[in-house]
Amino acid sequence: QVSYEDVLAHVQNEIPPTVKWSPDFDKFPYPPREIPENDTTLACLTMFEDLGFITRWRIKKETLIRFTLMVKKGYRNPPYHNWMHAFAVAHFCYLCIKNLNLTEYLDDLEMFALFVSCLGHDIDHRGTNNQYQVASKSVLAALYSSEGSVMERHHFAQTMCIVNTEGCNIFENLPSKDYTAVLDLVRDIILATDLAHHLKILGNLKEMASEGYDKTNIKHHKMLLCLLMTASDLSDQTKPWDFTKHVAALIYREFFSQGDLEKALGQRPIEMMDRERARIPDLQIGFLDHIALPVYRVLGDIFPSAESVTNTVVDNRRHWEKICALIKIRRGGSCEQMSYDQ
Ligand SMILES: Cc1nc2ccc(C(=O)N[C@]34C[C@H]5C[C@H](C[C@H](C5)C3)C4)cc2n2c(-c3ccccc3Cl)nnc12
Ligand SMILES: [Mg+2]
Ligand SMILES: [Zn+2]
Repeated sequence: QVSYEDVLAHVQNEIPPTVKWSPDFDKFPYPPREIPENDTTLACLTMFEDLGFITRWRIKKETLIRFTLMVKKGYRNPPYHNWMHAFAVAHFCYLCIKNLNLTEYLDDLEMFALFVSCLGHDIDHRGTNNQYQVASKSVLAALYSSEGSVMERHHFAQTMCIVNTEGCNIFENLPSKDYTAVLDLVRDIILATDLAHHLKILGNLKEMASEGYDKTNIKHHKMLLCLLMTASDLSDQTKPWDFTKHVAALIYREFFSQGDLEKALGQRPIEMMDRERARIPDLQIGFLDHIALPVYRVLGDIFPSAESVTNTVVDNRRHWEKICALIKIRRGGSCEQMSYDQ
């Protein structure tokens, strides 16, 4: 466990420069999950510093440390939706700001809100999704199911609790109109992490990409923030195969545990969450084709320098295809066919 004193003592000297973590820390292929968990608080400070947010928004170092430690503490430890996921998501957002020249597309406040939203976007996740909250009649469903996006509303509420905690308000020195605006931005961006919402706006995102991004259009700003948030949330798919494979194992450990809980409630889980029925390579190819690849393709259409990222996702899809082929040879039936046959 890293204490506040440890981190404060460390930055009394100085916040580590990016090269302290790796010469490639600010490049797209760099895998943030290789940083030891105990160093991730400091690495967050490096990102805030390197993005110029500490000066631009007059954030006191002690406040930033307390905020970051409170956010980290706010995460539970399910297999996937834990602090390391949030850290990896924030790192991809950092990479986009550094490599996609986002100052030409978004306002300073929007980029700041996006980065902070990445850190808080899954706070207090229990390893179960929105459908499970409703099915299990959880307290969170009672609170939020009438508005939808149950978990996302909870993640936003938890983030606001931390901002409102004494000594943790990193927005305290913002002019009042920016203060209100940044909280509204964080709310919209965290709510956008509900994949059902993303699927609803995917058509509009493709339209925006084909029309061409218009920096004077506030709707384009909103849509771009949603796209960058989802691209960050799924960014494990943009890393070398070993990381993508490891992350899939974490995700399905979480999904199958939810399936077990649903069975214990006497309900039948969807195939993706049923450890007896799920065919992971098929499901991953479906997820890449219907959710992940369209995100990075639209990103590449708007930002040509993001095309390298899309290529890695396509490469990872090829790995899943190879695994499917191996299963087919061993089982004598096609991968897709097997899953329909069950
Ligand atoms: C690798 C990988 N696979 C994933 C496979 C499936 C789904 C998923 O939620 N599918 C849907 C499919 C339809 C329409 C909606 C609502 C439900 C019904 C469930 C989405 C997510 C996956 N995912 C995420 C991820 C991103 C954001 C939130 C939660 C998660 Cl888990 N991050 N990485 C991955
Ligand atoms: Mg989420
Ligand atoms: Zn997430």
